[in-house]
Amino acid sequence: MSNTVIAPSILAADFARLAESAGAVEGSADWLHVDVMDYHFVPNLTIGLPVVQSLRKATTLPFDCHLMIADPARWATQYAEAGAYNVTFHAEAATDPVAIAKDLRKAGSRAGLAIDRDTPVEGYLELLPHFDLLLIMTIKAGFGGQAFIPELLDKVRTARRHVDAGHLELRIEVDGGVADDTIAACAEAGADTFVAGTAVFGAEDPAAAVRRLRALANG
Ligand SMILES: O=C(CO)[C@@H](O)[C@H](O)COP(=O)(O)O
Ligand SMILES: [Fe+2]
Repeated sequence: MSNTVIAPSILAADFARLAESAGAVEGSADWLHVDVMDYHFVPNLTIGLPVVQSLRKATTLPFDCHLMIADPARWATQYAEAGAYNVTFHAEAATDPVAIAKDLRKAGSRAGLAIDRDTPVEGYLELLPHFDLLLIMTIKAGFGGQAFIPELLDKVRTARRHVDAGHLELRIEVDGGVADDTIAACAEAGADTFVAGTAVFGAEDPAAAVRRLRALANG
């Protein structure tokens, strides 16, 4: 059975119809990726805890919450308590990432560490045993619809080598510009988890787009 996870990002959905958009990919997607932005860590504002709490009641899809917020130590566990399956926060915003990971697991979610475009992965490899997921941005965090940056796949290759050598149980997720023409390269580099916003919710048939992405990732 394939290990591939496809996580459509509702950042590219119609914010007045979030429940409908989630429903459109139930049955085809594995997780729903929820981008939380706070106008501080990134120059954009999206959705926060109340929307996550309401949406949690509207879909059966597990939530993959990607916190692009300045103070994850303060807020991250609340997303776990709201029922998120994964809560991923940015390494650049955390003074003690391992402490936050422990709090998240205690609060009932899985813990994810994200690294933005300009952050090298090497400094975080030793922390990975404390995490369930490593999110490697393939754009600069902040906005959907940006062009994929292929050079960033070197970080995926480095992380994959480390994870395999250490037999770590960790998903490697790519986020940003993942689409029909880029997903195979992400999979070849070693990603097993794929966020796609525009490629799914910008498509006429989001469920078909998810199925196509999965087939391309699986080669
Ligand atoms: O975290 C982010 C943006 O910062 C992403 O999750 C975007 O939502 C990806 O959108 P596309 O690049 O797939 O349109
Ligand atoms: Fe994201």
